[in-house]
Amino acid sequence: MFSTAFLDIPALAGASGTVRLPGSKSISNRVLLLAALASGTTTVHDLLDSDDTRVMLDALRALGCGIDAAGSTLRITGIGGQLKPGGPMLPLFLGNAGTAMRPLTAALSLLGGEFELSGVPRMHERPIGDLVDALTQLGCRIDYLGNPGYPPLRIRPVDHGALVLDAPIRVRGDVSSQFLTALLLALPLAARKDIVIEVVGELISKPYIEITLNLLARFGIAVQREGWERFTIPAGSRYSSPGDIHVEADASSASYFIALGAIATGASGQDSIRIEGVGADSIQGDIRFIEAARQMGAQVDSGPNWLDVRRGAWPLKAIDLDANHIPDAAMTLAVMALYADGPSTLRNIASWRVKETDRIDAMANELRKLGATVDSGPDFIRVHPLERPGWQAASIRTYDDHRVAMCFSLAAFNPAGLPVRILEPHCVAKTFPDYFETLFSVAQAPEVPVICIDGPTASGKGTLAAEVARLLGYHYLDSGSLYRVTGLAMRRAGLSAEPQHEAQIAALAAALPLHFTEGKVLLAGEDVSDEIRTEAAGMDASRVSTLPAVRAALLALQQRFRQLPGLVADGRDMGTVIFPDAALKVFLTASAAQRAERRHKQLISKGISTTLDSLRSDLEARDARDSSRSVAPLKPAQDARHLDNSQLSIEQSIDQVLNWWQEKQPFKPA
Ligand SMILES: Nc1ncnc2c1ncn2[C@@H]1O[C@H](COP(=O)(O)OP(=O)(O)OP(=O)(O)O)[C@@H](O)[C@H]1O
Ligand SMILES: Nc1ccn([C@H]2C[C@H](O)[C@@H](COP(=O)(O)O)O2)c(=O)n1
Repeated sequence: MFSTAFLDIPALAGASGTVRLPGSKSISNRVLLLAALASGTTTVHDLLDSDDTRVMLDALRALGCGIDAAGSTLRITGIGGQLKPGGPMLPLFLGNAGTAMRPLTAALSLLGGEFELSGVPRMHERPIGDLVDALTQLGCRIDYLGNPGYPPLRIRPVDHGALVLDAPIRVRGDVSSQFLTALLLALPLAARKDIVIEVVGELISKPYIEITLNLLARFGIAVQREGWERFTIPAGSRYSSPGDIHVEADASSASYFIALGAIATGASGQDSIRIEGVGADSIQGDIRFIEAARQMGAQVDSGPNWLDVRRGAWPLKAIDLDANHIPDAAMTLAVMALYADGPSTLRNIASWRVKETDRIDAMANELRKLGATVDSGPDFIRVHPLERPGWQAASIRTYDDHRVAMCFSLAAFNPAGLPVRILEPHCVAKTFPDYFETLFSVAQAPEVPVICIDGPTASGKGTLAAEVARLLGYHYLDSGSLYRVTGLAMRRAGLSAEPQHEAQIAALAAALPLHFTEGKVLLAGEDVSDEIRTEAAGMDASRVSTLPAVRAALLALQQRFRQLPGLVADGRDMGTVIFPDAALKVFLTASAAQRAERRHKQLISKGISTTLDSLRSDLEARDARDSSRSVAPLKPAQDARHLDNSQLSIEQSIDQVLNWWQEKQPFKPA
């Protein structure tokens, strides 16, 4: 996951390949609650691991469920519909997870304990009054701890004998279908008689109710439905675990990759995006996004648990759609509309206003930043397409809303070749923590940005480059480590850095069984991180690096580090030879005295004793060799910015490089 303050997505030109998507959030949290209320153990396969499922799991653990995770499988032992009596008041924090807050409010109101349910500030702005009213009609005891109608809530123990089960329970269906889902999931706890729920107002997001009914049936509860207005939970209903249950991949998450297939062509101009884990026969309502994507021109094939999407009509065809049945996935259509042949209108989407953020306003604001003309009203949004000259490079605010972050990544396919900056990209953790990594695994960029930091030994290149890479979410190449490992391999093979061994050392370099993992360097699985960091290893590296065949053998390996979303590379010839087209080249220096002192401190802190004088003469000898060799000598690239950090702290050097980088970016302020 990208935990950076922002993520710059370079202009993307194509996409093709296969993605496997994480489990559905809606199915995951429903299954978890049902398994928790059932008796016995349920093994849940392919559960979504995200912020929203984590808060649900924490709550269920606090209620006394046994939870045992192994890879993508989770075993949950339920409480059999009963809490241990006499427990203390339980405070439960539910983040911004509506799929946890609403169903847990209903279930806990009927379970009998005392609870306080709270969430992030936005959760305290998301309405829950209609659900609380329905539960209160029944006899549940729920108080508002802040604003009436909104979390946080205090739930007090209920007297089951006093529950009013004779009259139908009335609940509004036109604000959020989660209120009805919450009642359907929880009311079997009280079903000593038939319980009838009547929906007031036109029920929105019906497909989500279908998921609820489908999963209740898997857990042994056969709800009777009359239209979308009346639901009966039969007397004597009891949750019974199905044993094993599989969670489909998230159909809402699939929307971004369906859109990707519709917008982008592969390198050969005809490849497709294959999505694994969900097919057109999914039980999730958002799978009907496929119909909308087809209407816009996408070619979608499907089989059991897979979809295959490729570009059909281009530009996409504008649509006018009642998107009430796919409220979450429809946000993706709003960005696809930028690539259409006329204005597209999404109607009947008032529920967008009470989601993670006011999504109608959020989408309109951010689409306008890209240059689009957008009209919006209480329950609709109309997006006009953008012509090539109209596109602007924008910093997209994400409003702590995962879907805003994910759907705006599609703007990186703009014909103007502009990058897109996504602020706070970590908000995707709500449902799809590795969204951007998954996108980058199939996307192709004409130009992956590179920042090169070259300079003499101990100037601080590695420290600076690694930190700049971390702050930008870029990959990091420590090219010196490749020469150091080659030097080590040479020693172990009994060779020396002489011309007569050049071909053999180059052959070793070309086939290094090298892996970089968690800051460690592994050679054929052996951790050689410390061994290659000694001064002697540095000297060996400097010697092998003078051999042209060795440098040639390492060229392609270094260039393979250039991957989306970008790369920071440090060494001696990053800017001159390996990445001559890098967008920013820095030549980092410091006085020999300063460098010797820094290296001295560094070695002393590792418990290696040495003298300043010997370090300084070694360092000067290494600089002389690195600068005077015939191939790719250490020298600044012609277009490099020079940074002498003798008098700068590490933080000041980082700030300087980041400032230079920002100066090159086209983004308008957020
Ligand atoms: N601006 C700075 N001010 C003070 N100390 C620094 C600065 N930059 C780096 N250092 C320290 O100097 C030491 C050497 O830095 P680093 O290992 O990053 O250098 P390098 O140029 O990558 O060296 P090499 O080429 O040998 O790999 C480290 O202990 C680091 O913390
Ligand atoms: N791009 C590079 C990187 C390194 N080398 C050589 C020369 C250095 O003395 C040696 C060790 O590098 P360090 O880990 O100290 O950065 O490797 C090179 O020639 N080209």
